[in-house]
Amino acid sequence: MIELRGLTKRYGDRLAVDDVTVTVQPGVVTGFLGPNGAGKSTTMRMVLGLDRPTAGTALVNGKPYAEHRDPLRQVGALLEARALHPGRTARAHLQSLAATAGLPKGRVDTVLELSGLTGVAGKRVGGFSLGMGQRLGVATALLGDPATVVLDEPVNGLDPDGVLWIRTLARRLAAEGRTVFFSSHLMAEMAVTADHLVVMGRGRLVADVSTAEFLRRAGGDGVRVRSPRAAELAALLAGPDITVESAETGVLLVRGVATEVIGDRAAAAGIALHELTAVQASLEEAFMTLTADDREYRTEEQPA
Ligand SMILES: Nc1ncnc2c1ncn2[C@@H]1O[C@H](COP(=O)(O)OP(=O)(O)OP(=O)(O)O)[C@@H](O)[C@H]1O
Repeated sequence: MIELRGLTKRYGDRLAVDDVTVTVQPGVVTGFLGPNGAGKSTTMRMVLGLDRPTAGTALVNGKPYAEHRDPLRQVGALLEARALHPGRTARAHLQSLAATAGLPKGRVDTVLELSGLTGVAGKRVGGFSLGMGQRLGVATALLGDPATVVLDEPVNGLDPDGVLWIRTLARRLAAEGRTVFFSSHLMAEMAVTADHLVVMGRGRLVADVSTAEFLRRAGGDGVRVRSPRAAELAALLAGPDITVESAETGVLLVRGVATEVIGDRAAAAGIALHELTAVQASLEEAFMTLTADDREYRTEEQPA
């Protein structure tokens, strides 16, 4: 579990992280989302004890990172900038880390297998592609069999195969009861991988919700209706908490009424429907809607 309480980081007059309080739960995949400069990397660095908070605390599995005696067994991390010894093979790199941290030797083969690197374990990492480097970074993160896994932009540089691999792995780690916290700027990827989302904008917490709730709050869910008598149908459907928009003639986007209800009401009024489709906002749209408030500093509309 990761617990951030009033976490704040100031660089000069710049508030990189501004009073963030959030708990990242075990057993689910939590996506960490935010535009460039939102403060995601700074937050992750504080969680990993690489940066000192200006105020507040960041606890991992109940303690600050630095207070853990066996940090690699507690938290595995993939950060964006990694320095690897280019002349070493992937296996040698992992073996030396395992030896230094007193981890069982068998873990090396296990994590090579988990990250799909068994076939290239004997190759020097200097010749690795960005994607292979990412896989090795993930293998390194998992070496200590950690209860909490923090991955900063793990999808970067991965080919479609690699993206599918990281998605499956993240879900599997969560299903094993671990805390999985990963950042990405690829919102479509988040929509399919993350169960829960923590969203930051300009250093502040913008949302801490399930992915489904995030999409719903952004008002994206709706029903697209096409009918030769669209205007009549719009009048029929009007009511409190119901919005009907029409961007093109004969087509309505209705929010606040279920697909079935629209179909039944249209049928009862003898109005023909040529299309009745439930639509979901993309995560990208939802994200833009929610962070728009933040960009304008209209905090009163922030979701809890
Ligand atoms: N060491 C530092 N010194 C000064 N300012 C910093 C430092 N590290 C980060 N910042 C600033 O803090 C803010 C948050 O940066 P951070 O890297 O945490 O954002 P991010 O959400 O991870 O963005 P990105 O996706 O671009 O990495 C930015 O304005 C950045 O310029």
